[in-house]
Amino acid sequence: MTIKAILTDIEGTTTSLSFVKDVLFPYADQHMQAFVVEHRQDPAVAQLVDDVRMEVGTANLSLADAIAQLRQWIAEDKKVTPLKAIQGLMWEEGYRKGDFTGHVYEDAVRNLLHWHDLGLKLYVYSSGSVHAQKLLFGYSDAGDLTPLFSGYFDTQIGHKREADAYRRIVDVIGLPAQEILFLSDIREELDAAQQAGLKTCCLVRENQPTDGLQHPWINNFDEMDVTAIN
Ligand SMILES: CSCCC(=O)C(=O)COP(=O)(O)O
Ligand SMILES: [Mg+2]
Repeated sequence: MTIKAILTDIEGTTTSLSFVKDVLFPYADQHMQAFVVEHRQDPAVAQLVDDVRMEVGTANLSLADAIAQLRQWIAEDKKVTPLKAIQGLMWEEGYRKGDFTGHVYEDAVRNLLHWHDLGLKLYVYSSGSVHAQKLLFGYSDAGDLTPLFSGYFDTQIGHKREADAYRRIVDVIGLPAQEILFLSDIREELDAAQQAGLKTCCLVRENQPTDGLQHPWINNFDEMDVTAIN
């Protein structure tokens, strides 16, 4: 078997678009104002608000304007690192209170378990923060899936549409790039991973439109035979 590790995207790959867009993002939007105001003195939150100021290039941006900017980024689905970090902190409360559980497709759960049993190393790469990734899999519909994963990557290592991000991930994983399979629903991410030398496979979930079909593609994880990839 050539493939020794699988690196997976979350939204649109292990997890439905709808869970992210209709559950997680609205939760963050509704709670943003109260959360940032309540936690503005916490060093982590204060730093993230400063990161928002840096991102927009306005050092004296008021707290109210920073909150408005964060909510605007949610509306535009911007993958901005300080937004993703704050969302992770906010979702923790939602998961802990049982307001929602992390959606993971049944075929994804089944095959992640199978691949782990085969001895493959499993990694996650999402625009959602590492904290948010661990929460989603830790509080998943199928229980705690975090023991399956050997590592997590977010935009701190680079953006998902840039080949250099995958080169850095390959260095961290410590395997040759061609022994790592990247799964995603987004063509630009697959193209970037391919440029870095990884094997790629496009997920076409629930007939969502994609232009990633120039990569090998599947509708769900049951259709993947990792032992046949060379
Ligand atoms: C990690 S849970 C929330 C997912 C998220 O915030 C997001 O932006 C999804 O991005 P992905 O890279 O997983 O498509
Ligand atoms: Mg995705």
